[in-house]
Amino acid sequence: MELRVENVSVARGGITVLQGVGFAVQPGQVLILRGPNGVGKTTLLRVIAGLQPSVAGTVFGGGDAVAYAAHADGLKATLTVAENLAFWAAIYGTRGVEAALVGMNLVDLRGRLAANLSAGQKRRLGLARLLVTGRPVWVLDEPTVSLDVASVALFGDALRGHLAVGGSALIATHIDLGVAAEVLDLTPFKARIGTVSGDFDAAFGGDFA
Ligand SMILES: Nc1ncnc2c1ncn2[C@@H]1O[C@H](COP(=O)(O)OP(=O)(O)OP(=O)(O)O)[C@@H](O)[C@H]1O
Repeated sequence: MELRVENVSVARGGITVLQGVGFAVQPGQVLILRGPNGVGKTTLLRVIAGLQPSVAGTVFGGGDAVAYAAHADGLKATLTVAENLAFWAAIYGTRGVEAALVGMNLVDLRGRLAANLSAGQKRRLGLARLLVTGRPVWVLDEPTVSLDVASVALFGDALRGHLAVGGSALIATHIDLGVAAEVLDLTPFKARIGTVSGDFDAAFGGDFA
């Protein structure tokens, strides 16, 4: 499924941060989002994943097609590694927990409570969750934070496997994932200072047009 973003503007805290963003990501393709801290990468990814509305523009192929992974790993602390994955497999109606455990090197940790995992192990579990969603479009916010070199390589393998079966990925990252990818720098889409979103405008009486 194609992910297409047309003329999208996004806001955080009532302030528009990016304006007029447009791109498409085809099956089998990775698009890396770049740009300085605070430019709006996280905000744009949240809009594409359907977690918050855009201020303007349209996202095609987002929402239900998307598996989103970000800083909060969405793990259940009181469940084991395997139970966490089984939980997500049940939510998404998929199988493949074993393949996900192998894929992110979690087999030996399968019985450990998520609460007791190290930061990198938690991140590996968060990424293993992607493998059980069965969703075609991965939207990932700094997926390799806390990962050691070997784990980054494992993630690269998982990503290549996802692409090979027609998946795609949109990834905000500052590091080289070792996977062929297009790169989009968001700096040119930075909103003018003082651009205020419609919600904020309405809330403050419309003096901010
Ligand atoms: N809850 C919030 N309320 C108000 N402003 C916010 C909020 N969250 C983020 N912002 C601001 O919105 C802007 C965009 O933030 P965002 O997290 O999307 O940037 P980013 O490009 O992902 O940054 P980084 O590379 O540091 O992760 C930043 O200026 C940030 O300070």
